[in-house]
Amino acid sequence: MEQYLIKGGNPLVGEVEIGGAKNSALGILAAAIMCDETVTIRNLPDVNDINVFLNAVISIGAEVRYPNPKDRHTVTINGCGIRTHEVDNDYIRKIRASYYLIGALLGKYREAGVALPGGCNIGSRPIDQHQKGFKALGAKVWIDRGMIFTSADELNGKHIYLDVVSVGATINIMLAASRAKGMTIIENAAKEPHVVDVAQFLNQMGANIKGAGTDMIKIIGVDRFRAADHEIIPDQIEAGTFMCAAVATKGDVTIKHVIPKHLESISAKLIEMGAEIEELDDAVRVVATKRLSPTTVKTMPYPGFPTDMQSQIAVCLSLADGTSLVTEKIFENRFKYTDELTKMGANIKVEGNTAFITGVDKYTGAVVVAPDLRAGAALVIAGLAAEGCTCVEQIQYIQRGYENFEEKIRSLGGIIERVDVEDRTDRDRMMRKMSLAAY
Ligand SMILES: CC(=O)N[C@H]1[C@@H](OP(=O)(O)OP(=O)(O)OC[C@H]2O[C@@H](n3ccc(=O)[nH]c3=O)[C@H](O)[C@@H]2O)O[C@H](CO)[C@@H](O)[C@@H]1O
Ligand SMILES: C=C(OP(=O)(O)O)C(=O)O
Repeated sequence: MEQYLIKGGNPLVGEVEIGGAKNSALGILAAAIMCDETVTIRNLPDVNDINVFLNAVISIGAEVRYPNPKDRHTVTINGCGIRTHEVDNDYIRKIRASYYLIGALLGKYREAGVALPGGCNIGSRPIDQHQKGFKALGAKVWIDRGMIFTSADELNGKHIYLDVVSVGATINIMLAASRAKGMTIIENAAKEPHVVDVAQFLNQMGANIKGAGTDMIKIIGVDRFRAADHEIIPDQIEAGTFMCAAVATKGDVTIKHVIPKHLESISAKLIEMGAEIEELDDAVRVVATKRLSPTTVKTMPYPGFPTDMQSQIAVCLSLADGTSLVTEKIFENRFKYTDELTKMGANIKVEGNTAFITGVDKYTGAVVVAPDLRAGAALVIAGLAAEGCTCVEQIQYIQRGYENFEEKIRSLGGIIERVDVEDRTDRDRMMRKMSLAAY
């Protein structure tokens, strides 16, 4: 199993380029297979979840091509060869966004069978709102052998009120409803930038969707989609992760190719903590020079503070001068990383959905285990800020969603290596070697 070895203490300095948004891309790839003409998707992140998803759509007969084989960020997709509406394999079961294939196949073929979704183990993650939406459109939905099946003689637009604000349910209903008869209204819809990005892509293919980005989305179904060419928006969470890495290491990083508006809730908190943030056209510069101030953070649906940034900001707050409160409002089990951070010297007590974080002067390097994607990235940030060497294990979680993570960190002056150690003795030897090496 691969691991990251990190020698902390270097402030991150320089410029880093952010890739396309993973969570946007997954919805867009699902939408793309609904088209029987060739669509082009640009700024696709080359990360494991995307590659698993692409393999899944290839396995059912969609054509996926890289026009320039050396460029993994542009693909063309054509869904006309799809020959089965059932998707299952060991990999697709592990990712969350497999659920978008249900809405896409149901909308296009009026039937789908997809392995129940996996994803980060951060809470119970039901999909009842997706099911409610499909049923409202007139589909039957049932679970069998670890798969979710759905079928409909016809799909008819409906007024659907979501009981919880769900990104996945909003996009999934949008996918199916875009090919239903008549108008669907989704109320209490998620407003995340990726919901808007998927809607824009669907509209480019000929869908009729209005209101994405507000809590009421109106969709008038159409019969077919046409070719389109779309560039995926920059990844808000990758950008936020580098913002936190700059702050935790007292660095100076210009994070390029971002939409600063999407980062406002993150910037606002970092400014409260004493960081300086300069907003440029498509970049933000983050500078931290002094000891951070404590604050409170509560995760909320967009435009609130994203749950996917909770662990990264907690890593910064653990270095603040005082006590901070971080309340997780979306997923009940997203504090697993706090035990790992405690091994590095953090002082965090979790009660219910709130973490009480008393800032410490510094982290010290330790061997820690990534419990999920974002928490894994957060532990890497802690390692970069720590005194001494840190080993982050289970980095396959991080590779699900960050492209060239270690290369980007190294380009900013961070010391990080991806290694494949055989056992504990081997790991300890490499950590000793890294701590003695001059960089
Ligand atoms: C692949 C992807 O895009 N993943 C993102 C997506 O996950 P995901 O789509 O799973 O998250 P949702 O927005 O659906 O979940 C929000 C809340 O609604 C609840 N819920 C959701 C659906 C449902 O049918 N019933 C229900 O009760 C969830 O348990 C959670 O408490 O949005 C989350 C919230 O921004 C992010 O953390 C994930 O990174
Ligand atoms: C939780 C995440 O992903 P997923 O929903 O795919 O598990 C994430 O991207 O932070």
